[in-house]
Amino acid sequence: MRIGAIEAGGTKFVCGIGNERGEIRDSISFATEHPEITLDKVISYFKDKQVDAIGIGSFGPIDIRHGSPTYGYVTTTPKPGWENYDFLGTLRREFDVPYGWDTDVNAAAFGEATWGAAKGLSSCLYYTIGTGIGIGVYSEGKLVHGLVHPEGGHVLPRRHPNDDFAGICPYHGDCLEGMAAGPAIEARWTLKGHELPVDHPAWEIEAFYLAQSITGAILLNSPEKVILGGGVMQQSQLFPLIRDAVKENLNGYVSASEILDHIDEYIVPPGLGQQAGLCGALALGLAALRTTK
Ligand SMILES: Nc1ncnc2c1ncn2[C@@H]1O[C@H](COP(=O)(O)OP(=O)(O)OP(=O)(O)O)[C@@H](O)[C@H]1O
Ligand SMILES: [Zn+2]
Repeated sequence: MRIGAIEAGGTKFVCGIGNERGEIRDSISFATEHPEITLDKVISYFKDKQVDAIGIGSFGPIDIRHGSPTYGYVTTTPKPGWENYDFLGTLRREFDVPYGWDTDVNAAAFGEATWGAAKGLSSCLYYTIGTGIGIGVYSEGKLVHGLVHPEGGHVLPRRHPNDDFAGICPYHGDCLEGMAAGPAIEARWTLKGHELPVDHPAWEIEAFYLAQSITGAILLNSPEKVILGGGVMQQSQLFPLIRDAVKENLNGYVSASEILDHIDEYIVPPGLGQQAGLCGALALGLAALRTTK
C-alpha cells in the first residue's frame, strides 16, 4: 500500500509516501510560495509515485464541510494567493484517488491517536505552538469538525499579572496566539524564543498562557492525552512549568489520577516527534482509502 501524505504548512510543505504501519518511506520539503508554484511542486513529486490515496493536513482556515461548494478550499487566510484557493480540487484534477482532508492540527492529532502518544485512546488534543497556535481535537474516536473546525488558538486568555504586552493577532490582538505563539514571544522580548535563556521570565509567562488554554480544554473536552508540539515546545523547560500550572489551575477539581498523579505522561510531546504532521496526513489518507473500500 502506498499512501501519499502532505503536511501543508504556512511556511513549508512536506510531501511523503508511507504505508499502513505509519512508516514514511520517502519525503521532500519545500517553502510555501504562491499556490500555483507550490502545488506544481506537490504534483511533480507525486507524479510517478502511483499512490493509492492522499492525505492532507493543511494550514487554514480551510473548508472541511462535506457537501459545501467550497469543500477542499483554503478560505480566509491573509497569505498571498491562498485566499479562497481550491487546494483539493487542484490535486483531484491530477490524481484520481481517495483523499483525506483536514486541518494540520487535526491531522497531527489523528496521527498521534493512530501511531503516537495517544495510540489506543479515543480522545486527545494536539497543540502546535509555532508561527501560530492551533489545536486539533480528537474525541470519541473522531476528529471534531462542527460548524467550521475548532480554532482554539484564538481563544481569549486571562492576562498574566506582570504582562502588559498588547498582543499581535491581526484579528484579536491579545488572544492566545497573539500572546504566546513564536512571533509573540519575539515581539514581547525582542529576541527569538531560541535566543532567550532557559531561566528567562518569558517561559513562566508562556507557560501561564498555554496552561490556561490547556486547563480550559481539559474542562471542555476531557481529553485522555494532551500533546504539545511546534517549534516553541522545543523549549523543554516549558513542560514542567505547564504541568504545574495546569494542576494549580484545576486545583484538584478534575479527580483523574492521570492528572493528579501522572501528569508527566498526560501532557507530553508528540510521540511521533517531528513526523507528527506528516504521519497525521498519512493516517488521513489511509482512513480515506479504507472508507472507499
Ligand atoms: N527552539 C526553539 N525555541 C523557541 N522558539 C522556537 C524554536 N524553534 C522555533 N521557534 C519559534 O517557533 C516559530 C516557528 O514555528 P515552527 O518551527 O513550529 O514552524 P511553523 O511550521 O512555521 O509553525 P506553524 O506550525 O505555526 O505553521 C517561530 O516563531 C520560532 O521563533
Ligand atoms: Zn486571534
